[in-house]
Amino acid sequence: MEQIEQLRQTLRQYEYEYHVLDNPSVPDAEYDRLMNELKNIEWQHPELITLDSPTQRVGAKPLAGFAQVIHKIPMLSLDNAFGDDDLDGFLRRIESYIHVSSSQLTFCCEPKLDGLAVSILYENGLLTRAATRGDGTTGEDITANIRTIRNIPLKLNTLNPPARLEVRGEVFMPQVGFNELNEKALAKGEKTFANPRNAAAGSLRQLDPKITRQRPLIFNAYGIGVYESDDELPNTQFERLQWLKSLGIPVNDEICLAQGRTALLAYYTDIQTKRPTLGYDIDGTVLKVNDIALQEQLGFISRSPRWAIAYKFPAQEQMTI
Ligand SMILES: NC(=O)n1nc(-c2ccco2)nc1N
Repeated sequence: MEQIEQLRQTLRQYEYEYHVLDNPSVPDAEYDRLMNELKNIEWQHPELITLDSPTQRVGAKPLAGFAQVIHKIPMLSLDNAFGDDDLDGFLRRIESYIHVSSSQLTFCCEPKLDGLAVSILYENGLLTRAATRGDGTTGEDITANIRTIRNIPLKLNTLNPPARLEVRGEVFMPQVGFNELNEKALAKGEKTFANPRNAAAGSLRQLDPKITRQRPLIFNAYGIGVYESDDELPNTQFERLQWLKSLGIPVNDEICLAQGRTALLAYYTDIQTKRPTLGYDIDGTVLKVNDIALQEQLGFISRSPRWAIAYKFPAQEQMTI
């Protein structure tokens, strides 16, 4: 591999260790030194610049507006449960639809991240397009802004990437970063955001990627949309998320499997207990039938999947800032 690609690969590894594993193997100064070395080489040889080079995270100039993106597979919203009886209704509907006792059903349980749902498309392993959920069918092209989010890889960490992989997940802003952003805005007499979700949405809808780049945004994947490859995807939600992780895509650490009603309720309670210590906003849990074949059998009710429910926490009394 020629020197410049070696340099890029090293920088990608360092970015992954720092922003995805939160466990850098070299000091920041070493990362900065190599990044400047790469910038110098590309400055002298612009013809060598590639879309996936670590130097290409920040778009050149502000956009005039956002192009539209049509989601080939709709990004649907989830049906909500607000109490155990809603959960029981969800479980009974599944049982009657596929004639399986819920005590035998395994669910992939995930925290419900309170940010903005996005779709990120990788073609032959390179990040080529990203979009907001929008109304589920039509979203806004926010590729330039998504590329600035440090824990999103510009290139998948695999030697034989799928021809097409659409990763779906949530972009959110941690509470510490949110508070710092608002303090800075106050000090500059600029508008502040009401909550981290609005701050994340506002940061992604910036026309200037240089502004988005300065915002403390994090991405966590929770699903797959379009997929084109000679290889099959894993057969369960949980294994698909592990596979995404193996490609260098960040997945939330609180995701686990639970079988039957009691284990689901235990997960819900466990996450509710952990909630104040997570460092980012969640508004409940998302409980998904783990087996993909069963998901496909269950399908969707108009706009929401029959195979998943968002079990929300009671609305928190508004925090007085
Ligand atoms: N917001 C959030 O964390 N979500 N949202 C889903 C989802 C939405 C539709 C299918 O799955 N899953 C998770 N973890």
